[in-house]
Amino acid sequence: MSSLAGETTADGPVVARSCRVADVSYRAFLAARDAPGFHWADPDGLEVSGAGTAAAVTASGEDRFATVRAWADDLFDAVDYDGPEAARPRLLGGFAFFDDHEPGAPWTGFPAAQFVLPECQLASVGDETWLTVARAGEDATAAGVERALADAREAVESLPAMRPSGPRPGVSGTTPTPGRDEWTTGVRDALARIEAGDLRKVVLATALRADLDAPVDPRDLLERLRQRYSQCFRFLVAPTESAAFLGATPERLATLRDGRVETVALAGSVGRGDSPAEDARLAERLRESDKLRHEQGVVVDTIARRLEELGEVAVGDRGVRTLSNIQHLETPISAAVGEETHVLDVVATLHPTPAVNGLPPAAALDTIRETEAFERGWYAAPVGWFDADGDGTFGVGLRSAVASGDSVTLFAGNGIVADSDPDDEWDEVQLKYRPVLDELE
Ligand SMILES: C=C(O[C@H]1C=CC=C(C(=O)O)[C@@H]1O)C(=O)O
Repeated sequence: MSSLAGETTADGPVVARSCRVADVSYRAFLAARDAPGFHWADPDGLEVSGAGTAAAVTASGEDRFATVRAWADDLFDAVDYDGPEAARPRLLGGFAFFDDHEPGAPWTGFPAAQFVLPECQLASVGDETWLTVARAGEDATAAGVERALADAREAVESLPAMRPSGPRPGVSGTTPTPGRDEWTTGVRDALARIEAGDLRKVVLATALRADLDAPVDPRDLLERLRQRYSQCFRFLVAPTESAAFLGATPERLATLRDGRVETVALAGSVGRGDSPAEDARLAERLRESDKLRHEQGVVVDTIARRLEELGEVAVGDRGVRTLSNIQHLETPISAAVGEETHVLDVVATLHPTPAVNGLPPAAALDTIRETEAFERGWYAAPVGWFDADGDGTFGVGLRSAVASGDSVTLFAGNGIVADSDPDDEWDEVQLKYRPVLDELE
């Protein structure tokens, strides 16, 4: 597949200035500014919002990770910024699951890759909040950026520290794609491919369109997700005023910081019980099930093998990750990598992991394309941020949805291996809709 040179706005140099501001509602910040808008919050305590475009890139094709990296390296080749680390300029964005993604509804406005250096960034770490204004290109001057920062600061300081999220919009109806019969046929076909030896695992996904009683503000939806899923990575990408991709994913795809990569192999699911004893019983079932251990084990092996291309790998102990409504098997994996490694190199090496694709990768991708009758878009794909040093964090865009006015399309999938039962898999997929659906109903 050919690689398209990305469409870009301004190249470097980047001029950025920052100042500390009082804590302010990121929803009020984003609501007061035009698209594009971004938000990223991780369980480690970093929250970043970005609005407006100082510079941007889009890319598609097999080389899209490299295209974005090459553009970012040029952009950040000359950076005039010496403020605190928390407030440093970041590129925010993500990728579609497939490299040849063509944005059609509900993904209008979401290219196969898009990153933006926001004109205005609000970043909180611990109890400090920083405002950063960035400009890029030959017309970017320190004096101009300092004036813009003073204006932005005045605007931000008039915003409230809290903004109530308002009532849930209510759901008038839902439409699944595929329906249950078609799902059963798809899973049986996948099982036949596994039986024939063409496939070991495939993650089949589903989409659920929820029609709402009232339009939803995606920023409010994200805020409600924060309350129940603070231990997940919460993200919002709104390339235009009319659509936003958002979610609360438990899955870190990669963090690169100071030459160290952190990731996880997360797969295999059971529900939560009604009591601590029931929870523990279900967690035990997760730990003891050969089928689920195999489903997650292939993810561990694949991630570890792929990371060995980049450096020395350490695989931690397998544990159970307990979320509000579901539990998964999880193994932490880390790697010591060379100084020249960029987080996008790690993302390109890992995506898609068998937690969202399968094995062998090409056969799993073919099965997904032939089975799923909807567009994955940015679902199950890398979403996050990186900085001028190539450090950053990406999550896998799970437990996610595209919100557009009074309709929201949710996505969820499940790993199919030998012994999978189409009915059990259907029930597990429904659990994965709950994070977003609960906050709409
Ligand atoms: C594909 C999804 O979950 C992945 C991550 C954890 C558990 C999974 C599973 O049980 O199959 C999936 O691999 C999803 O949430 O849509």
